[in-house]
This record gives sequence, structure tokens and C-alpha cells, in this order.
Amino acid sequence: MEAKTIPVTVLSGTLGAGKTTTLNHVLRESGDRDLAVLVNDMGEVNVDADLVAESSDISAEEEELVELSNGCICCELRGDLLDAIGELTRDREFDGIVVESTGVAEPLPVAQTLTLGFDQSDLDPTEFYEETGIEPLENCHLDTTVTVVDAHQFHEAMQSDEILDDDGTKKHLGDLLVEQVEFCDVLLLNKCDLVDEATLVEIEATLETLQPRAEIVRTTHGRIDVDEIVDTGRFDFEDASRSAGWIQELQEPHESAEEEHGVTSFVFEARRPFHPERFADFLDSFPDDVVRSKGHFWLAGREEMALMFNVAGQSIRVAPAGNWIATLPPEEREAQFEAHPELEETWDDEWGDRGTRLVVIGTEMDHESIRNHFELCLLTDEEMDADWGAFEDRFPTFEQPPDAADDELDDPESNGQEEIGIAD
Ligand SMILES: Nc1nc2c(ncn2[C@@H]2O[C@H](COP(=O)(O)OP(=O)(O)OP(=O)(O)O)[C@@H](O)[C@H]2O)c(=O)[nH]1
Repeated sequence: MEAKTIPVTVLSGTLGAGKTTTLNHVLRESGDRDLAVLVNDMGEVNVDADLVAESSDISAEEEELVELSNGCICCELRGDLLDAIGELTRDREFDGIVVESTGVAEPLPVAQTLTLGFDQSDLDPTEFYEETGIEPLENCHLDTTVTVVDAHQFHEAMQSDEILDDDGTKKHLGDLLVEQVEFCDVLLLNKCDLVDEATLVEIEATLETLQPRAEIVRTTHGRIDVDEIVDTGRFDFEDASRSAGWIQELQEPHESAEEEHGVTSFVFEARRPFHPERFADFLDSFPDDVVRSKGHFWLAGREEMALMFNVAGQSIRVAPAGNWIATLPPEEREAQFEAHPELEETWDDEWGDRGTRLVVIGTEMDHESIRNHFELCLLTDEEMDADWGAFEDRFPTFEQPPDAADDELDDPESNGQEEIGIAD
């Protein structure tokens, strides 16, 4: 039998959602469990850690409380995070470790760091160990990822055009919130005392659509049963990476017109490209009732590369999604056909795999009107025969391979969003 390893819980959530409050509650209610806490605090003042220490009788000498400051555990402090857990657990057996991320941290890279660091994933960790200089930790496992959502601020956050700065990486608040919701095992819908029942039900419906796999628990002042988030055995990297509603919807599309509480979704598909000017104009006034949209699209004049469409609240991002299979050399194309036999069915004699497939999730959306808007952006028969290079194209140009472009694209100021006229 495998030895039991220490379960690690990661708490994420936007600024002020109630992470620290939840952590304090968990420490107070931890009973016989011996818990260690690791708090990632950006900047000079580490208020969170003080609070934790105060309310949980943890003394610094016991070294059960570790602060990681001046950086973010989803970026430059990834190695430090593992070092700190290694230090903590070198001579001591804990019943659990709770990591509180900063309000700007993305859960996926943190989970990736931990699964690699705990040698718990199928990914090849060699490069990671070389880069961070750490040794794999065999005495821990990533057990539960928890996202705390502020019920009171949810709608405001989704509609906000506030830009957050995570150590140089700029992101819309809605974008971060959606990422945190889409990647977790447990969603704590906190601050339920500040919101009426109808609003809570509506937020729950949205959360369920964005993240069908997670357990959603309503809380006030983070009062959660400790067993719901410590040592639950819920985390699985592959499942968590594939659990977002938009991914599931793309895999098994269904037009959900009468979902609960006005939250519905549909998949838009087309085998003609979008007219770059009309599509950019549409994005300039993109409907507010779309909460989330994601997928790839074909833009006329960009026959080499598929583009990724990524809407979360007020954030609209476009990024490279890789070359069309039709552009690959014959042997690579063959390999793709072997790996994805379903390609045969949809392959177009002239255009190969080029096309558009987007999931649209929203509240009280008018499906027909949004579909029509997308349809109107497609090239007409006449335009199909025109010179596509002559169309006005305000979308950013992507010359780098997708991997290299990714970081830069996270920055709304550098990814050309202004160029494509994002709606305020
Ligand atoms: N009314 C109400 N207030 C809450 C609730 N949960 C937390 N708060 C308050 O919300 C504020 C922020 O809570 P924190 O726990 O510090 O939030 P956080 O997510 O740790 O915040 P950062 O560390 O700044 O990201 C505090 O004043 C809490 O007392 C709740 O359920 N209801």
C-alpha cells in the first residue's frame, strides 16, 4: 500500500472574496487536525498572515505558518512555494496544508506547480525541476482546489473593466474570476448574507454552467465544514483542466435554451471566415448578456493560423490558436488524421479544417439575435470571391509561435485589444 501523503488545499479567489476569513474559520474549526498554512501575500504589508497568526494561536516558532511575499506563487514564486512546503514538511507530519493564494493568482499554474512538484501528474517534470532547482516532494499531494467567490460583488466583477496587475501580467477582473471558477474542485459562494435568495440562485446557475464539475457550497464568513475542503481527495489535474463548462460544451454541444434561471449556452459553428472589419465592429458592441465565450475562429486573410476567442465578462481577448492542419506538411497532417479520425468527416476539399467553433454562455441571452450577428460577420458569397487581403483588419498580428505569444497576450495593453475596439 502506498504511504499516505499530506493533503494540500489551495484557496483562490478575487481580492476581498473571503479567503482569509475562510482560512481563519478552517483553523478555528480544525479540531484535532494539525494544519499548516502558507499565505502568499503581495507587497510589503502582510496583513493576512498577521490575522491568521492571531486567530489561530499559531506561533512563529512552530513554523506552521509561512508567508511568501513580494511575488506571486502562480509566477515567479513557484519554486519558493515548493521549497516552503518542503521545509515545512521535512520533519513534521501535518494532517493538511492550506495555501492561500493572492487575489490575482491564477489557480491553474499553481496547481500545475504543485502536481509537478509532488510528481503527481503525467507531465514530464524534467524541465520544471531544472528551471526551479527543486527536488520532487514525495510526502504531499495536491488534494483540493477551492475558489472563494464573493456573491455580493459577482455581477459587478463580471461587468467590471478593472484591469488587475499580477506582477506585470495585466488582466481584466472578470477574466480572472472566470479562470478561478473554471479551475477548481469546490466553489464557495461566500458573503451569502449580503445577497437575496433570487440573486444567489442566479449566481449558482451561472457558476454551474461555467464549472459543472465543482461542488458549490454557500457560505457566510467562510463558515465551511472543514471536511469539504481539507483531505477530500477531489483533485485530479486532468479532470480539473477539462472541467470548464465551455470545454464540455464544445465536446458535447447542446442548445440549452431553457436552462435554469436564464443561464443558457449554445455553440456557433461556421465553415466560412469572418469578415475582419465586421467581426471587429461586432466585438466593439458585444452583447453584455454574454458571460463567457470561448473557441477558435477563422478570420478572412489569416489562412495560416486559427485564432482563439476568449470572452469573460467585459474582457475580450484574441490569441493565436495554432496553425490550421491544412497548412501542415503532408506527414504532419497525416499524423493529425490518425490522432483525430473525426477530421475526415468535416474536412473541406478546398479549405481543410478551417472554420469557427465557439461556445457562448450567457444570462437572458437572445440566442437568435447573437447567432444572427455572428452570421452577418461571415463573408457573403460575393466576398468569398473577393481579395481577402484587401479587407480592413484591425485584429492584432501574431507572428510568434503560439507558446511564445501567450504571455504577452495576457496583457490587454500589448495584445492589441484596443486595436480591435473592445467595448467599454
Ligand atoms: N458580510 C460579509 N462579509 C464578509 C464575509 N466574508 C468575508 N467578509 C469580509 O470581507 C472582507 C474581506 O475578507 P477577507 O477574508 O480578508 O478576503 P480575502 O479574500 O482574504 O482578501 P485579500 O486577501 O485582500 O484578497 C473582510 O472585511 C471580511 O470580514 C461574509 O460572508 N459576509
